[in-house]
Amino acid sequence: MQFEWLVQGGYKGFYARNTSRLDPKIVNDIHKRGGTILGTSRGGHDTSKIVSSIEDRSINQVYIIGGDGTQKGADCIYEELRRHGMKVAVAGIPKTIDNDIDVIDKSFGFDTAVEEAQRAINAAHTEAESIENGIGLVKLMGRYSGYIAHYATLASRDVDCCLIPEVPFYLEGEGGLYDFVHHRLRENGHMVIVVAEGAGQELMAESLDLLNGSIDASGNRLLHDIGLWLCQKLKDHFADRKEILNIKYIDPTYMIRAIPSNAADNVYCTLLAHSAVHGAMAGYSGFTVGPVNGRHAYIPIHRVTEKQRCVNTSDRMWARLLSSTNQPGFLQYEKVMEAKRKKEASKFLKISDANDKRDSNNSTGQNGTSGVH
Ligand SMILES: Nc1ncnc2c1ncn2[C@@H]1O[C@H](COP(=O)(O)OP(=O)(O)OP(=O)(O)O)[C@@H](O)[C@H]1O
Ligand SMILES: O=P(O)(O)OC[C@H]1O[C@](O)(CO)[C@@H](O)[C@@H]1O
Repeated sequence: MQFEWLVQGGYKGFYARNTSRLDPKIVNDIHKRGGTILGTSRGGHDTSKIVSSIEDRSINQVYIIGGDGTQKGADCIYEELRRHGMKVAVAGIPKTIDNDIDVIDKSFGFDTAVEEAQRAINAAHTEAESIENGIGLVKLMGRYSGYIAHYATLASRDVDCCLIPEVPFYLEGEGGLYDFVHHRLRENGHMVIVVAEGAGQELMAESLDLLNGSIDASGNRLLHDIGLWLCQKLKDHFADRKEILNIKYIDPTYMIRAIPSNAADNVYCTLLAHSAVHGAMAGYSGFTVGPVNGRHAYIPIHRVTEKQRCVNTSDRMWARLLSSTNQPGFLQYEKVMEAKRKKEASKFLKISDANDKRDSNNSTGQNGTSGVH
């Protein structure tokens, strides 16, 4: 191999002439550092400019590291190179703390994020049990998939309720979050709630009458802050009932992403790198590397990017969480809302019946006929 380039600043680094030569000294200790020496960005994927840059530099192997969006970008590059008849190996390496990349067992960075989240949850638990009616509320990353919150909850065992984007929850009424909080505080005097940043977005939008959220440069939904909103809703609810509540809110979102990868992820990263280079050297292209049922494989990128992986709330791992937290299933949301609508309708009917009766009584009195009252 002649030499390798480092393309910096994400996809636009290909054509923003933002590249540097890869020298082994530069990567010597990157496994001990957080973040990325390449630099990253959102948006900026101009396929034709990227392919022209690959051609200009006579690059014949491209290793692309990132989440599901990055892998989609890699597939666009692979397909464009094929259309140009260019023999370039394109290898995707899955990296995101969200673990939302389909087909592979898990993504690089996920284990580290779950491990780091323990520190925040432990702090929340310590704070909550140190004060009357204490709630430790922790917001974790996971814009569409709640895997970090799910596995951090299972690992911690100190979490009373885990809220993820895949399970729409509601606050009021039977089976709602308020009921559960009162029950748990009466039972234990304190509790910990873990909420993924992508949870409850519809509920918030409905309650704050927010327009549909805007998107970032890559087209990802920009989220409303569910952590602060939930804190305020709980505070208002308890204040209305003149009951004591002490919420300790912890938002470690970037902390769990910025730390150096742990030992398990370091080993995993090495396997991904070896697998990607072996695949490219063997002449494969258009593949994402990763373990499938424990065995490292080359998966066509378009298969990996067909859909984003979300928590399967009907599988055993979610059931294990529910049995560990004993939280509400929040599954009757539609039924509860239907019951609420019916209750309001019957209340309205009662009021209108009463009005009709009163009016008819009044009219009977006025016509002089007596009635038994
Ligand atoms: N469908 C697509 N086609 C081409 N490029 C894409 C596509 N989706 C995303 N990209 C590009 O891939 C890059 C990374 O995408 P994105 O910002 O969504 O992050 P990601 O790879 O999904 O990582 P994470 O989930 O960790 O944020 C961006 O430059 C974005 O423009
Ligand atoms: O750095 P940004 O653009 O705020 O990205 C935050 C998003 O990136 C992720 O951490 C995935 O890498 C998501 O969990 C989170 O919503």
